[in-house]
Amino acid sequence: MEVGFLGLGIMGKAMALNLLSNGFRVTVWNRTLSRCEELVEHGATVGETPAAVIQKCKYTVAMLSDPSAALSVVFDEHGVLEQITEGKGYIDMSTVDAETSSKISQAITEKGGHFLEAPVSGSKKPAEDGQLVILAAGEKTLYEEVIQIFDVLGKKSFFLGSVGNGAKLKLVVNMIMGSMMNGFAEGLVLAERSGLSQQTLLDVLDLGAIANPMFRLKGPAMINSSHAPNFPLKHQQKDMRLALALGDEQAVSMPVAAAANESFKKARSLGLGEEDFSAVYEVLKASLFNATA
Ligand SMILES: NC(=O)C1=CN([C@@H]2O[C@H](COP(=O)(O)OP(=O)(O)OC[C@H]3O[C@@H](n4cnc5c(N)ncnc54)[C@H](OP(=O)(O)O)[C@@H]3O)[C@@H](O)[C@H]2O)C=CC1
Ligand SMILES: O=CC(=O)O
Repeated sequence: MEVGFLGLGIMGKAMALNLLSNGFRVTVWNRTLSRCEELVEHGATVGETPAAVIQKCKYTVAMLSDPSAALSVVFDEHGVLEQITEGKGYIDMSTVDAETSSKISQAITEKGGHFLEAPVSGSKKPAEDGQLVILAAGEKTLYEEVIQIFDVLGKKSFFLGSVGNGAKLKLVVNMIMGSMMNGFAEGLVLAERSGLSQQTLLDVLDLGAIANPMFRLKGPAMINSSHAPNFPLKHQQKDMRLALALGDEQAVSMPVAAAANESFKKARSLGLGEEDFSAVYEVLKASLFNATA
């Protein structure tokens, strides 16, 4: 099967490589075109624009940073809309809000194309290992046609009904994840300031009812202040912002998420947006230090 792939950041690169190593023919495009070179070494072809990729491929996947990138790739000059036609499928796996996804869906379907949103849960390593959890919504027939793609990229796919449901579920999941990360980081700082071993805290957490893969994976690096980006903090803050907007729409009070969002915003303002989202630890560490100084 020939698949187009738009967006070769941390996630997109790993996902496109996975498709190539599983026998798919892949045509890639990235805004910074030089990022396509590594994929070409692995057998990919390059499309000069999103429109060129859509023209060549029956199915095209996108993995872009945020709503503005997702919209730009579809609606701008040489974008997806210029070449989407009857029988072609567009699958946007970026994390965006339901409104963005619906706008894209409407424009694609008006031109006779087919659309799925399919944001993913799981970070760089699950993307490399084909172990993502895929939250698809939109046209069921397209979902059934591209299930071979999802089977390579993920360990489990959910079909969630109409467009917007995948985007919303992804935001709820990441709202919980971002809130947990803040609580975890505060706990690590509090343990250190109280003269306790952070490693012992990690060991105790891992043996109890709140043990989880995120604490296990991120904890050891966090206590060494190492935040090499798997999931960039700027994207986690975007997800908190979009989840809070969903909370506004639904009149759901979310004080914990709102506080977590403030910490991520602070981290961004301190230049930590490109670091892993665990770098929120540095903000909490600094503010606790200031309070006790
Ligand atoms: N990293 C992770 O752990 C996870 C990320 N996600 C979500 O997946 C998406 C991608 O994440 P990730 O790969 O980490 O992000 P990166 O920041 O590594 O990559 C972002 C991609 O979007 C492209 N891009 C940004 N702005 C534009 C624009 N205006 N027009 C066209 N292309 C643009 C970038 O192109 P360029 O190279 O030119 O900058 C790059 O290809 C995000 O929505 C994120 O929230 C979901 C699950 C896990
Ligand atoms: O969106 C991030 C993730 O780890 O999932």
